[in-house]
Amino acid sequence: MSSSTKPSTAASEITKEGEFRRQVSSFRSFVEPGPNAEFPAEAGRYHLYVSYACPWAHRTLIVRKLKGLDSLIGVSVVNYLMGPKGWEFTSPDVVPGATLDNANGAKYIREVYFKADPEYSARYTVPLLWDTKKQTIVNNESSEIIRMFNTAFDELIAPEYRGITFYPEELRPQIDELNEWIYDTVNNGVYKSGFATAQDAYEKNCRALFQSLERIEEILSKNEFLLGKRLTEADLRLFTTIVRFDPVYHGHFKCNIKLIATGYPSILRWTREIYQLPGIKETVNMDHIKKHYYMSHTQINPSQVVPLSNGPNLDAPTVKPAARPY
Ligand SMILES: N[C@@H](CCC(=O)N[C@@H](CS)C(=O)NCC(=O)O)C(=O)O
Repeated sequence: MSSSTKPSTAASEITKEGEFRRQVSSFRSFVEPGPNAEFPAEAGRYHLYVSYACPWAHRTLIVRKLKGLDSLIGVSVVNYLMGPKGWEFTSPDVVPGATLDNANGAKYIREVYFKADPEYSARYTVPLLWDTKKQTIVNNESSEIIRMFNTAFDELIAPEYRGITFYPEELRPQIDELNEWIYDTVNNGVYKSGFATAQDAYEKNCRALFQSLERIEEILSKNEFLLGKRLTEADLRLFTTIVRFDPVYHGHFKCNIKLIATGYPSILRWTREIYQLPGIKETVNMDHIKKHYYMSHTQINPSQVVPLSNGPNLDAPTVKPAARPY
């Protein structure tokens, strides 16, 4: 398919049963420590492309922040509105929070994909990790980008961030297990509910989503974080979906069996705890989040009217976690 005719939005990945299927990411290399790596960790070499609206990109922004990588890895932020040509760069004077493309000077993210691979024919997604030296894409899969940020740059970061890990050896089996069902039924579950074009597909995925939320509520009613006192990758991956839940997924994606604010007190307490950790709330841009979903998916919301509520007040007092629960 040529680049002009290929579908550019996730909503176009619908099976004949009306079910949304997420495509597999294409660039899967890793930044590693040491000069002999294919993509060696170096300060200032790699550039991260994100959207504040996107829950997958949001994960990478959070780990970049919590690992003290701000000064080592630059960021460009796309406009919240995803039009027919996909994600676009816009000056912050026009859209506060957005940036121009600070690494490649592109107008659209698709140009960055074509620079790395002129034959590229899949979706033009964020997040995207760009190598400014090799002039190519390292990786466009958020779950892998956060693993790299977790360890690959440790020799280069300030001492207080070294050794911090959100994927500790002893908890890996439990983290992997949580990630698996939470990805399928919650992170991706909201999309499978919202993009369904058949009643059965919607109901099946929406029910599975709420079954998982009940299971998560049960876990968090006994534990501070998903795996106890320690904040892990599993929490961070879930947080970016939950923070969007009441203001966006409940209405826009029809995930409306319950609200987090009134239906899940432990999930709400946990969301506030994470939101109030140093550096996190700066990564949550509710203006971009709401405008993106309600204005970009015109097949779901043709009027592009954006609802008023931002969801529960996440600054409200909550349990104070240990200074650094990770
Ligand atoms: N598997 C990818 C998914 C990323 C993804 O789907 N990003 C969406 C935004 S939330 C996107 O960029 N979509 C562009 C499009 O659909 O054309 C990851 O986790 O990194």
